[in-house]
Amino acid sequence: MIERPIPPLLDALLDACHDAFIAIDSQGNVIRWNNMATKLFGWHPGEAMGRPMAELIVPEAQRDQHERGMKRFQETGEVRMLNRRVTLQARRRDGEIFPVEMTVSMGEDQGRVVFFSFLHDLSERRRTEDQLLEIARTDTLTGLPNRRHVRERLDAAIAAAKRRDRGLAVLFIDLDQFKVINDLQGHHVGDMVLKELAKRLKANLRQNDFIGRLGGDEFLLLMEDVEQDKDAVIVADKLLDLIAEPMQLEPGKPLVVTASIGLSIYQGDETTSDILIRQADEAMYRAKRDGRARLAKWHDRTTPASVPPAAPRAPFFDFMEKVFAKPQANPGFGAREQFLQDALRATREHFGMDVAFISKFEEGRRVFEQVDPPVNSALIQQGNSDPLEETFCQRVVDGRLPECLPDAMANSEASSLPATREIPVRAHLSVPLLRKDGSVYGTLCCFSHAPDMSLNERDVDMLRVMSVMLNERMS
Ligand SMILES: Nc1nc2c(ncn2[C@@H]2O[C@H](COP(=O)(O)OP(=O)(O)OP(=O)(O)O)[C@@H](O)[C@H]2O)c(=O)[nH]1
Repeated sequence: MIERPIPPLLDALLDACHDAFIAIDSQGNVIRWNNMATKLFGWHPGEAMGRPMAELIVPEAQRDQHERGMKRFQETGEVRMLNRRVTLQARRRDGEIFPVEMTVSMGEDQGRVVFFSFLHDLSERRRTEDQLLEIARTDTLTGLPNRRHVRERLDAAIAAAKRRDRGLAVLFIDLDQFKVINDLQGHHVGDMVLKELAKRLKANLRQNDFIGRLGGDEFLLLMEDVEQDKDAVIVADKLLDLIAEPMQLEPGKPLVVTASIGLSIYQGDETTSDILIRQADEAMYRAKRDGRARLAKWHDRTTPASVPPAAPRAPFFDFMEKVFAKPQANPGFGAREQFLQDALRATREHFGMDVAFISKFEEGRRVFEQVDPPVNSALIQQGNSDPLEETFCQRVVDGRLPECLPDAMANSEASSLPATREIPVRAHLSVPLLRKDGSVYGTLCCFSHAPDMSLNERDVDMLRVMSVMLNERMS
């Protein structure tokens, strides 16, 4: 059949075939090469005929194996791949390696053995499979790897940690009071928060980190080659700050979101991905119980002394919810006053301050719109008689005083103000209140008579969010 001219019908049939057809003799040299073989591999029949097939289509990495198979046949007559569909890599003329499905059959021609094979290009199918797999492993909202992908990656990381005797850490990240964002600002804002968070986390990944979304407001960060717990703690602390940076999702509406993080560390042989995730999840819940916006380590459970004491401050969103989740009262004067009073009380309690107030700037003077506690006559008398220039509020707006001052008495600018000395003000937080056009019309402030060294910029961000929401509700 092979060395005689092929009858035109058979010739036509093979050339019409959608798969490549290659026949070789018992030495491995090509004795038939159809049109599809030319299309698939790039060699014309004139170039292919008589040459070893291995040179034309077998990738270099597989040539030894191919040669061994041919040799085995020549010595023993055994052919392992016969009449089976096998998937293997092939090589095009330009060097590209691609997957094919191949079936090999054996025949006889004039007393000599010939092998013939059909080869089907799997590249397109593989691409589609890869795309489907990618879709199945990706979270559609954030584009991050989803729970399934995280699990696969964690399994692989545990196997590698075992093999190489290296460390592995898992951070379980859960947003705080995310439901409140959905409830107060709408699901679309919640979605934007999740996307912005994913963007931040991705942008801050280190080479050996892997981040995925487990679902809802839960994310998991996997850190390979972590040698000491403290390395993971440093990363977690950075993440807490990164997440809490105000988000500008809609113009003029900064939003502060915090997260609780649980850390678990690969402990050796028996650890599985289920165990690591469960431990990190348990630690995360402890972080929630301890006041949210913090890290808890799973392995600290047995050493309670090393767990940091619970922060006295209530979680930010509890505080926001207290103020804004109530049904909106009628916009009558009394209702407005009551709302402001409630908002100031919640602010004062949240930051652990003695007084909270809204002051307005009118014709060079400061006028109190509202003060909590409501009867604070010293402050009201003192404040209302101050020329604006001499007030703490105006100096914050001018930038002469910072918005966060843990101890006003330790600051010469602040302590030189008569009001600061007379009232007497120590810890102080203050943010400007802005009209829609961006001009300042007053401030939202709170202070205590005792210093509070734990006040920081994050508190200012939260107060600023509070001021924006107050503006929205009141305008
Ligand atoms: N916008 C949005 N919300 C989601 C999505 N998936 C889950 N959620 C919501 O996320 C919220 C998750 O709330 P929880 O984790 O139970 O509780 P939390 O309000 O975050 O409170 P703590 O975790 O206790 O701090 C629920 O209200 C879900 O409806 C999503 O894809 N988009």
